[in-house]
Amino acid sequence: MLQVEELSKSYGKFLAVDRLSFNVEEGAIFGFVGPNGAGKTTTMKILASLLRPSSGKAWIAGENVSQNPRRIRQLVGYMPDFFGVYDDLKVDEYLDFYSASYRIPARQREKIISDLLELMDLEHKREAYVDSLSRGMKQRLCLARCLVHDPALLILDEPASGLDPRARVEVREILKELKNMGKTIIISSHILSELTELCTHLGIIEAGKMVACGSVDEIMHRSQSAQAIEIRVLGKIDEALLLINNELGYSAIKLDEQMLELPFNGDEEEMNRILTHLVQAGIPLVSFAESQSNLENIFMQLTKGVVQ
Ligand SMILES: Nc1ncnc2c1ncn2[C@@H]1O[C@H](COP(=O)(O)OP(=O)(O)OP(=O)(O)O)[C@@H](O)[C@H]1O
Repeated sequence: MLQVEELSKSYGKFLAVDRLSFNVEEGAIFGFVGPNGAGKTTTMKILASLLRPSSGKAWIAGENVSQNPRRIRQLVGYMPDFFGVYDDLKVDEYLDFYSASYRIPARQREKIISDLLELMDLEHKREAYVDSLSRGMKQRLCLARCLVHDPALLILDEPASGLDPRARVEVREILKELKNMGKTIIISSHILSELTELCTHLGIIEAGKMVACGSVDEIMHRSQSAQAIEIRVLGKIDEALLLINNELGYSAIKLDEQMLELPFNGDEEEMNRILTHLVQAGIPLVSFAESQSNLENIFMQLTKGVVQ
């Protein structure tokens, strides 16, 4: 669906995007992750044909992004990181305005708007003024706006930023539904853990360069020491630590009086071996699981250039 080849963008002497190359397959949800200022927005604007690259090329569904912006705007639904809403428009008028700007005939617009409001769970707000909506609702309305012309590719710049946890989950569920409807999605965030559950693929960018790119599993396994097992016990924590480090040869650390963290890069059989040892040694276990925090560790490692 998308091919990016050696894409660069300079602002004056400053190189914001530095020879970026990656592909996104049809039907994928591609998470574009990087710290603030990494070049995500710049890249996304180029792909949405809103900014010209300094060099390099990109194709969406075979169309060159710089050469055919009209066609690209039909193919792409772009949601910017900051968007204004008109305070004197109602929700349905707002979507009608955007549908009209895509030259969708008036007789088709009503059905499109109803379908989108249903998808975004905003039917009850059809008559409300856009300005009166909550931030989560505005975000969903903006997502609806990107969909009026039924684009094949969605480019969403931090769609969950500034949302509370419930609203984030709602956005995530909508994106899953859009994937099931056959859309390809590129979504940016500076929080890796926000994307791993949703995305099929990840691209991690820092200072304009791609530092890691691939399926979520590939990225997770690429950074060896970033993975960990967290072990929670009711007691005998020092005994457990000695057993893991001296008998099994690991370098676990004690996080507190009940919790151990064990850097780990093994498979499930090896996890089972450690667990069995602990149980047989009579360690009163409460939980034994791969650590969620390792996602952030991977991100921190990758964006420090530790893993290339
Ligand atoms: N119009 C511009 N003129 C000059 N520099 C710019 C311009 N737009 C972006 N930059 C710079 O380019 C770099 C990349 O910015 P960009 O907005 O693409 O990053 P980002 O990864 O989207 O960051 P964030 O997560 O903060 O939105 C930053 O250092 C930014 O200051």
